[in-house]
Amino acid sequence: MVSNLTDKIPFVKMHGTGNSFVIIDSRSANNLDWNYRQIADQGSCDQVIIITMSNAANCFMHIYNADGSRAEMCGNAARCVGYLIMLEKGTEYITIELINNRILECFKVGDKSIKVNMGKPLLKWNEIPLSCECDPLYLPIELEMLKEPVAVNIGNPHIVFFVDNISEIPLQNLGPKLENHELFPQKTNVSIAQIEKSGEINLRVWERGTGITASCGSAACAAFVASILRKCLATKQTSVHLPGGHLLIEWSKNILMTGDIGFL
Ligand SMILES: N[C@@H](CCC[C@H](N)C(=O)O)C(=O)O
Repeated sequence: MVSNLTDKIPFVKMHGTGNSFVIIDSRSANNLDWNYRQIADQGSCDQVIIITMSNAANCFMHIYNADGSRAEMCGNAARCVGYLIMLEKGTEYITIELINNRILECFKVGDKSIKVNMGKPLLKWNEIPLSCECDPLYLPIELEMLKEPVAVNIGNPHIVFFVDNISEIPLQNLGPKLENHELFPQKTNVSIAQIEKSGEINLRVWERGTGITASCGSAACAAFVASILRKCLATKQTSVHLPGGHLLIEWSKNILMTGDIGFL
């Protein structure tokens, strides 16, 4: 699978709708002993992804943010890893195990289009997790023009603010404060969502451990779930538009996310 050797580390560089990854195949060595911050810096990517063997799925996916912190979920990387493993196996379906015990199912639905079954969202305050009991649908957070976000766990923690115009929000300044807000003992990913008359969502994301990103799959899922819970939308699916591309999000029991992947 790995096609290149640079700085003695075998890797491929891929993106899922602009969310960029260095992906290291460590299935033969099962090695997790890497300097993730340095790899992310040199590879200028959003996350470093390590693939190892799994007893419960076709592979195990380990996720590290650009600051070296570990994450429990990465929807866009799952689409990239799913593509690579399906290519290797010559199949159109594989499974990926995550550190939070989730098993993600990946389906090939087009030449470079991959659908992932992300599982069920967690909605209780202690599942997000929050540091004290409060209503995740209207969190008591207010910062400049942002207020009362929804908290959702998609395998990792997210908050979603609804605004009239996402381009007016100074995310670069507000993102770090919200990521590190005292209500989130494990920090949080931060999304700013604008719902169009068509029912589609425009989204900007500040990723925990990474910063502003062109796309975040779990954030797109969180934004759709939050839109339904707050009764801003009443559909089973919608398109989420991010700076790096478009994701189709469906939610009935589980959340399904579909979008393109590519090599960098
Ligand atoms: N880009 C990802 C999420 C990556 C992890 C996130 N920054 C976290 O710390 O939870 C996605 O596509 O879901």
